[in-house]
Amino acid sequence: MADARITLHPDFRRGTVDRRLFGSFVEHLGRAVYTGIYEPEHPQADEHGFRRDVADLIGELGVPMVRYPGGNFVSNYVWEDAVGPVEERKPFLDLAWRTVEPNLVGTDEFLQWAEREGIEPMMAVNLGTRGVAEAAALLEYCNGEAGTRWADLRIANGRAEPYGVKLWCLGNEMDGPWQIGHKDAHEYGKLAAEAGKAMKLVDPSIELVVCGSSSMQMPTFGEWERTVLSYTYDLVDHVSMHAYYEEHDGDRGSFLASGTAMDRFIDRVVASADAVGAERRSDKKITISFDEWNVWYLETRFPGESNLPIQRDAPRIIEDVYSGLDAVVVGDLLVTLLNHADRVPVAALAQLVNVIAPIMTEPGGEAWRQPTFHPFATTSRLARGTALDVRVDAPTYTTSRHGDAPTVTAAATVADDGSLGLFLTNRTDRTVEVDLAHVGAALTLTEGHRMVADHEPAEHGPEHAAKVAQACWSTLDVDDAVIGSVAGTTTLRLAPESWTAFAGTFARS
Ligand SMILES: O=[N+]([O-])c1ccc(O[C@@H]2O[C@@H](CO)[C@H](O)[C@H]2O)cc1
Repeated sequence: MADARITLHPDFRRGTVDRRLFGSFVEHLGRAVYTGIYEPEHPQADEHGFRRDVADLIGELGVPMVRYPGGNFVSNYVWEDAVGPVEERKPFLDLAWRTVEPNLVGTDEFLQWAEREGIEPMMAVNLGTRGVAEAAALLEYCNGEAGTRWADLRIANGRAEPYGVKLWCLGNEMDGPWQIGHKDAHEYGKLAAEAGKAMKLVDPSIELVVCGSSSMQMPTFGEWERTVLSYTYDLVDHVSMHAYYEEHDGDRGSFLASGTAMDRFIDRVVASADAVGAERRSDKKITISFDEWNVWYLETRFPGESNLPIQRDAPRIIEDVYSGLDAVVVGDLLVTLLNHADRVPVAALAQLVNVIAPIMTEPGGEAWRQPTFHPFATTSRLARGTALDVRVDAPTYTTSRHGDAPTVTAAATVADDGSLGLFLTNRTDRTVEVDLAHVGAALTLTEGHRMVADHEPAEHGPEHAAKVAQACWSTLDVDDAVIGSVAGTTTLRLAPESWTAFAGTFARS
């Protein structure tokens, strides 16, 4: 008897996998921008001052979309201070991270970098210290045609063509007491509705994201979504979700079940949004922009924003170093996101470079991959087409933080040409056997990759990251991972505390 049974069929489909599900996030925070993506003095800097080595790693990571410029940073950002001649720009004290922002990179630099790298930008407007006029002005600056004040300013600053930015966040985490200009749900709902209305008058083709809760633990969770959507339902396309997970006191079982917590969080936000729609008798479905998610040792390693001293010159803030275990959890969180592809078209791994990031750099030095890089890059590469409605029949185990959770999770995608991506997590500390039921001759596995958890403390630096990759990340011999195929059922072996991805083909019969 196998330990778990997974039923998948190419005709049982959950929804199209939007490429924007593999988005990420660059905030003016710590070294994400300065000495992260941008470092004019670096030997690998291009003519615009952006690091080529970092951009190449971003390409390898498979990130099609990047959210910018925050995060908490956006809630006191004055975007006008960071456009026009660089030598005339004034430094600004960002209160979110208590850091002097030099304004060397602003809207034009970011959008032009994204365009050169083939990355879709997702922009956020400041609804903390600013309002409707500034949001509409920024959109006009980005997307307007010649002949109006803000579009003409963009043209005067050297950019004739509109950028055509499609995705816009109406502020950031406005439910969080830490947010500069924090608001209650009614204040924010009304402001978001007015800002969104003005923005859609500037450019009706944009998609709007309204702020949901900063986490499922927020005391206002649920009520916040209901109230905010009651003001904005007909106007916005997506509601945001943010979630960070970490290991507490060596409780690996709970940490490995983070994907189950994320799964329930998504179900609850979908239920809240659909309840507002049902009351309005609306046929419209609000979808989710899961625009901040990751492993972040927020409670156990981060001192809190208000305890940060005022700093300048791109300080090292929240540069979490990840382990193989963290990478298994990131892989499993991606399994959850894929299983909600029907309602989650947009997501952003928070963040991209140096700050809780899959890519790290040293100023003037190397850029390297953290362990979390590998499951993300592999999922972005292999998860194409349609997410299947995968049925997993696995025993559950009891966790102290998330109650009962399945021991094995799985997601699968099939593209039009029949190519398959299959992603599985074994959350137990022993090898398990998994039956893929009824797949018959239609399923062929050709490529496999595996991340296993480790027990060593993580250390900063490229040498340690390479050591973890060597020990934890491997390309599989598919014949070793497949125990056999009998009567249409293929049986797989999954290593303890592991995340595994397969590529192959899955023909329609
Ligand atoms: O739960 N919290 O205490 C908490 C605190 C800060 C917080 O900030 C979010 O995470 C930051 C880093 O990605 C982004 O700038 C912000 O949007 C998200 C959650």
